[in-house]
Amino acid sequence: MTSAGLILNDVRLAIGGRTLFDGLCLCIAPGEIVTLMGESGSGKSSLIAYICGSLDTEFDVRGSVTLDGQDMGPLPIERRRIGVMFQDDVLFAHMSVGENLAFAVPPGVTRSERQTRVNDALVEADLDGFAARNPATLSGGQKARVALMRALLAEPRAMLLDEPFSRLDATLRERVRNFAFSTIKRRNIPALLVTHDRQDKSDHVITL
Ligand SMILES: Nc1ncnc2c1ncn2[C@@H]1O[C@H](COP(=O)(O)OP(=O)(O)OP(=O)(O)O)[C@@H](O)[C@H]1O
Repeated sequence: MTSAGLILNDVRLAIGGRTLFDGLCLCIAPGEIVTLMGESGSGKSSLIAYICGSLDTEFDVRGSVTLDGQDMGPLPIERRRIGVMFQDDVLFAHMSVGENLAFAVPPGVTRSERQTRVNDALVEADLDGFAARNPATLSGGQKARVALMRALLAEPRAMLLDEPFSRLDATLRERVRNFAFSTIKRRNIPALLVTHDRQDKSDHVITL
């Protein structure tokens, strides 16, 4: 069995003496998108926080997360290189779209290379010419695409998406979802998408 991708092994999360879920095992291969569904309060957002390393210390946790064979347990959030996109992902209001994107490029990249990556991201998101725009002037779908590109410019090894499209209307949601799925697949990284929307179906659906 290959260890590439994102693997959850026998994960249990409990809070305040209440077990949210137990024995969760999941393998997400590179380029695979798995949808996570479940009732409100079942622990979906907590699982996302657990995977990326930001879970409240109040939680009682068992199990492990590995990414490309590396145990994430000992790593702090900034060293896991897991990208996250939330429902209310806000772009920095005091920065232009281009500056928002440039901010995400890892340090150590030359100025011109940074600019090239930002320009490429804008083209990929069909936002060529939007670099100087203030985020407040963008539509919901445009903001969501910038937020996704910003997460991807940080070169994550996996992506976690926590209901990122739920505020968009149905038509736009489908377009942005298709864009997000194809963009993630092009990068060949594993992704976990939390959603309440049955239309968000991807390669696999699991329910908590
Ligand atoms: N920091 C915390 N301290 C105490 N309880 C918490 C904390 N974070 C989450 N919980 C509880 O854990 C349970 C799971 O919450 P979580 O947000 O993971 O659910 P969810 O499945 O994402 O729900 P929703 O679909 O409504 O977003 C809830 O009962 C919530 O109240």
